Amino acid sequence: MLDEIIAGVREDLAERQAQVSLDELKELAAKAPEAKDGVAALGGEGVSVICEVKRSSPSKGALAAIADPAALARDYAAGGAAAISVLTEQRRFGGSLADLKAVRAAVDTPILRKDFIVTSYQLWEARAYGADLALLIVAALDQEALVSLIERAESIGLTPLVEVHDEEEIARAVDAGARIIGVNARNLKTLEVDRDTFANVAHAIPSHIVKVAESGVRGPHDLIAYANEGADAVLVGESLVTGKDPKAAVADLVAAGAHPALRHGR
Ligand SMILES: O=C(O)c1ccccc1NCC(=O)[C@H](O)[C@H](O)COP(=O)(O)O
Repeated sequence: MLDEIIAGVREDLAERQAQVSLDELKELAAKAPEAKDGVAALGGEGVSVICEVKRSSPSKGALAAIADPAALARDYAAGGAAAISVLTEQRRFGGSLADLKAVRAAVDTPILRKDFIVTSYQLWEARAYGADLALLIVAALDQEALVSLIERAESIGLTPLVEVHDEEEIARAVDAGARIIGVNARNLKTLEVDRDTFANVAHAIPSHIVKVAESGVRGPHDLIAYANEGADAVLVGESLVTGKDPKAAVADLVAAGAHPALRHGR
């Protein structure tokens, strides 16, 4: 599945590259609001909540129409989101750079560009459209590309969130210099979600690295379970976009993540 997604991403990317030069993107990036520090946003006290703008997915199909991503982002921010993840992949997730632009214009909250990034051009796009963080998926990149994209992201002010699924990928992320590692409970080959993934592999992430638990968070009980395994942040999509009241749902998660009784710490 990952290979198929990336093949589509590369085709769409080639079209955008034919329309907008790298120099033009760099000019736009220079005018974007200064990037916020992703480590500071996600690695503070308590468990931070990253809320995702997600219309559809390969595993579930259509989730929510989200006619107004800016309004959803404002709800997330009002609920206390530490960051907002904007899926910009179009074919399978129904996202776009226009969504990123709209969310940037609507909130001051740090924004993660969530996509299948395979070239530095996409990092410049992320910055040009106002993202503060960018997702890099270890399974999608060879080690040379991973190192180079982490370095490029950092050099242009983006904080990379480096996504892994097993201990081998954690070792690669650490070697490559990741400061934030996201453990995705979703296996990107089978699309199955196993909420034990974080607990099984998080011990391999050094304590100085911010740990994010991604996927499968249905409510505060899942956040608390991830926190008790050492998560500094959780990334939540489906349960927020399919729920009736995203602002209240985020506030419930944030309150759970701030609870002093939570066993949590890096
Ligand atoms: O969501 C999918 O089906 C999916 C398939 C293939 C690659 C990535 C995919 N999702 C991206 C994500 O990792 C999630 O959107 C994110 O972690 C939020 O997960 P959830 O709360 O379970 O929607």
